[in-house]
Amino acid sequence: MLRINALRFCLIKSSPLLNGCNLSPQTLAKTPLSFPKPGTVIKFSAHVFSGAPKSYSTSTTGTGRKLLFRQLFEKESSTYTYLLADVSHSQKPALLIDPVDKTVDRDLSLVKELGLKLIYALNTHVHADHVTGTGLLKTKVPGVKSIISKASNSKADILVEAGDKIYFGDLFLEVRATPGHTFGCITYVTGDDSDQPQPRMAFTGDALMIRGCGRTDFQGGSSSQLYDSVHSQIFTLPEDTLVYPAHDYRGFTVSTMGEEKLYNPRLAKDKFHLPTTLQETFEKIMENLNLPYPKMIDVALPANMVCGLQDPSAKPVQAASN
Ligand SMILES: N[C@@H](CCC(=O)N[C@@H](CSS)C(=O)NCC(=O)O)C(=O)O
Repeated sequence: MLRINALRFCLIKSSPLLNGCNLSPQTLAKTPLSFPKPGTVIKFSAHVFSGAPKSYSTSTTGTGRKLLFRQLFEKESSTYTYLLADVSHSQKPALLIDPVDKTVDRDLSLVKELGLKLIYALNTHVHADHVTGTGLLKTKVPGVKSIISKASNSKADILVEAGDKIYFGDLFLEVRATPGHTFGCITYVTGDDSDQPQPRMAFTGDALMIRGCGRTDFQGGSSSQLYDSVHSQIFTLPEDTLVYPAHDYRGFTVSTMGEEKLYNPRLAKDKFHLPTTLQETFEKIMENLNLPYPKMIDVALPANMVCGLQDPSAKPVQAASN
């Protein structure tokens, strides 16, 4: 099993902590304490959340390490890109999860403005609806390494498998295999060690969406496999784990594991006591979604097999229906 620990960024202890996010007691009093939305600063020890601009967030670990977190949106494909950085580390090493080619320049401006050093560009899977920005990022930022799952059969600098850890500074993401939407889907989860940010964050790609899940009708999709992936690899995370999907089509930004286990209409507990098992019900739902194929599928699939940079010699991949 590939150990990304080997690529671990050199650890130089320093403490350039983020500041400037303090709000008045009045604003704090109006801020709900129950749910850390994007746009909150999580002060680990005191459990106080303060309202910074939307999609801005840092999370402090028990040892004072700080995760900078941003949720970014690409509106044509309704895709979320996530920027994470260890801002307690002197070099502020950063990574982007599921960047989109069209918004690479926006993402890079942000990285630059925040003084971060982009080291990884990750995909949760081979996307069918948009072209990944990972290849483009590599051409614009020398040294950036692209990452995708080995199971995706795609090209990237680093091919990861379940159990691998991706370090950026002193923080890391753990890789979980969550096939079903595609055979190579993975979920990245922030570390479970006591020195990692709490609550944990799960970047579920298209395996688990907010009150939904990825379709299973092409790219090696399988509803029984997706059911198993979600229940064994995602729903087993702590209830307060924040769920960050690759897409949302209704304006949701974040959920929690506890919430999805209760209210996800496709995957949640059977509140209606149907005569079929939960898995059978799920499979029926998925069989009957009848969604049109993504508009960009014929362009996106072959491009995304090679980090979004279309190899001129590559043959077009047909979107095989299951
Ligand atoms: N209309 C969009 C594609 C919408 C779509 O099929 N989304 C996928 C994820 S991207 S392959 C999906 O799994 N949706 C699940 C759902 O329940 O909507 C386009 O043409 O690009």
